[in-house]
Amino acid sequence: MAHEQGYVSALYQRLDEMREQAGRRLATLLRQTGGTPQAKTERDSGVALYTDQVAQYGAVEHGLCFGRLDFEEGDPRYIGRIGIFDEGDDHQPLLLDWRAPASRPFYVATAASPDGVRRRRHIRTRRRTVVGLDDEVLDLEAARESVHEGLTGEAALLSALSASRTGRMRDIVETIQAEQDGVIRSPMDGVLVVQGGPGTGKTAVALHRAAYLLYTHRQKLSTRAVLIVGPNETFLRYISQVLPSLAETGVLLGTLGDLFPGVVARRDEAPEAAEVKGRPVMVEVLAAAVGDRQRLPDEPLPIKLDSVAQGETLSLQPATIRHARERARRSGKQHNLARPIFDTEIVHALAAQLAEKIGTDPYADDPLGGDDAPGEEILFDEADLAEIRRELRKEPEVLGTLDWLWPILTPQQLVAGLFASDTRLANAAAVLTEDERKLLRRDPAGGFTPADVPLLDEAAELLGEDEASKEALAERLRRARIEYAEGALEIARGSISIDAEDEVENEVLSATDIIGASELAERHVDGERLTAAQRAAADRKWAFGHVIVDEAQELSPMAWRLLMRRCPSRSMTVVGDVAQTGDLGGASSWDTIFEPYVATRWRLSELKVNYRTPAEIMAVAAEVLARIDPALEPPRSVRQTGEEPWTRRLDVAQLPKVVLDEAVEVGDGRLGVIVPAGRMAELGPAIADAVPEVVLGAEPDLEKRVAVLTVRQAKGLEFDSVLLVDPDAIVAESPRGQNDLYVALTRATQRLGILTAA
Ligand SMILES: Nc1ncnc2c1ncn2[C@@H]1O[C@H](COP(=O)(O)OP(=O)(O)OP(=O)(O)O)[C@@H](O)[C@H]1O
Repeated sequence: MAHEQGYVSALYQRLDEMREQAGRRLATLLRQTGGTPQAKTERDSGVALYTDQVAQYGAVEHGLCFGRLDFEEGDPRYIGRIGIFDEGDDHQPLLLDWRAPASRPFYVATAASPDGVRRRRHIRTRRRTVVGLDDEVLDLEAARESVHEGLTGEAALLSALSASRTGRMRDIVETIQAEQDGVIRSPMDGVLVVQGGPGTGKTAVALHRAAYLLYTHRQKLSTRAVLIVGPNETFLRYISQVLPSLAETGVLLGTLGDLFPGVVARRDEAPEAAEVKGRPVMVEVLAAAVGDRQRLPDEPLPIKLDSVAQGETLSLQPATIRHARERARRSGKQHNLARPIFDTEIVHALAAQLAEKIGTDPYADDPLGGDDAPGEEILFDEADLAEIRRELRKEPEVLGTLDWLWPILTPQQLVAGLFASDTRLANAAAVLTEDERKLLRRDPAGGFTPADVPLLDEAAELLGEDEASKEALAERLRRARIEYAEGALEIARGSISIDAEDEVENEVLSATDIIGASELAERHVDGERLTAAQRAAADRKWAFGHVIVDEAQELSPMAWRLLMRRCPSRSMTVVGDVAQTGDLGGASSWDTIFEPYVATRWRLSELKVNYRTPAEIMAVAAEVLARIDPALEPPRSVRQTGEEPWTRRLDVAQLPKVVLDEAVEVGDGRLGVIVPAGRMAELGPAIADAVPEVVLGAEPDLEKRVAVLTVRQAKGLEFDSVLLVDPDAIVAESPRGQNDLYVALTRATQRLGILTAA
């Protein structure tokens, strides 16, 4: 222990030096102003680099070094969260990044295949102090004695799994298991599907894979960024600490509802409506909705002129409009981009009509016509006609008519406008039944739902970008630059360590005193210095370098279309469990999802060990799984707790007391109370009134001790103890009720109590 403490302390000392050096350089750059454009660009890159470094060195403070490998021959290797090199000794590695190929034996070496490893040591630290060591000697003799054959670092793993939960997911970098390591380090190209039952570490693996890919393909991914899609805000907050603790910040985390920049999709809707919106047929519906906005009146439209040939009225014939519409449609351009073609056709026709009108002398044949009756016909040449067309394009009535016939539309206008009108729905969605159309009908005020987002994206593809959306992008980038600048200044301030020398402190303080965030943002006018993830967040058309989808079974076909557009390279990691699908539009097989995009060219990895749920609880969940599909196999639990799940009759009056008792039982840990969605309004407040530190609502703070949730909210989460209320109602609430029950039963890491309706 003393030896390892010496080594670990030296590593922390080196980390401090690195952090101080980066902080000092950042401060110096922040203070500089002016200079040539090249000097400015270099300065901007420097600010970005040192900002990242200071943040990264701060993030790896906890558990910097956690492992050591001793080989049959050669020096030992220390494994940690980042790589640290000895500047004095020819850059010899002092600490290996866990993602480096040389670290791999730490996760995969076994007694049967030791790969030259003699001993694997887990080093446990609290703050900067070494508090324990777990050694595994990789010889076959030792392997035979192991209780759980096949586990890597068994003692460290079991202690991590039994620890109380905090409401935030932790990284598993110290105890990644061999089957998980295989997924994490799988090549980046193509679609990798990771299917695994509850608690098999799919989410953990997906996040560590993101960190691994960013490390291994740093150059490509730092320009194209990685997108991680999760099911809801609560879940994203639950996992939000994992990547920063692995010193990776270049990732965009979002829900599907976040993927249309400029729209915050938080409106609620019935699951049945979301299901209809997720169907592939919506592509047709939207295309028809666009066509429906390209109007064709039955009667001629009178157009009263105001400046050119004042008082004259032209008549726009349906046949002319039909012809213009055909020309514009046949151009193959998107709706907004085809509008100039439509305009040109109409204006040409109107100009010809006007020329004819003013060119012909109305009194030419008038026998009574005296001197005032001009006899000659006026002839217009091409230049005159062009002038007339220019003038017509300024006429308010002409413009108004064009806007009415072929309106420039934003995706928001198209989608909200469609759902706001029975007539438009009837015109565009004839492929849906009347009941289905009724589900879509709604008031335009109130914003968008997550299921609208793929429709907005589809609409944007059909409509094409107009000037307004370009301006909106510029504005979003400007805001991102200010946020970035605030972050850089915040980090510069944060780099002042408590025992830093005065000199550093003064430099940093003076830098943050003299420059404000918007001023710093102005320096980055080109937006180039924003990280790829920041630029991607503002840009609907961003093509990500890699996309990771968690709880992927819940996504609808329309959602997949959106994601595939964001990932033209089809470099994707998709994790999920088709037995846990709760959304009506979700998937029950992976083939059907990928067939349209990559046919059969996707690879499947399966995770089969459950690290979350103890065997006693899994036995109950397995019965439900057999009801969903007898062919499905539950994952094998890695541990037993000796504590059987209990069942009791639900007495609503007693429920708060039961929750209170269970909260006391879990002590420092977390308790999740899962209730049927239909009974939330009745049970939630009753529990909240009686039990302290309870959270409920749309986005509960999971760091609080007790959370009351629906199954949908609990998906992907875990608690030390779970109380499951009225399981029959959960099953009855949805056509996928058994799947929901399976999810609810597999959220506990220690204890499960079931309260059945009386
Ligand atoms: N190798 C590991 N070392 C330590 N903890 C692990 C390991 N693998 C998984 N875990 C833990 O097991 C729990 C379940 O992991 P995770 O949430 O990633 O599973 P999941 O497969 O996504 O589950 P679900 O499908 O139910 O959402 C987490 O607490 C995770 O930290």
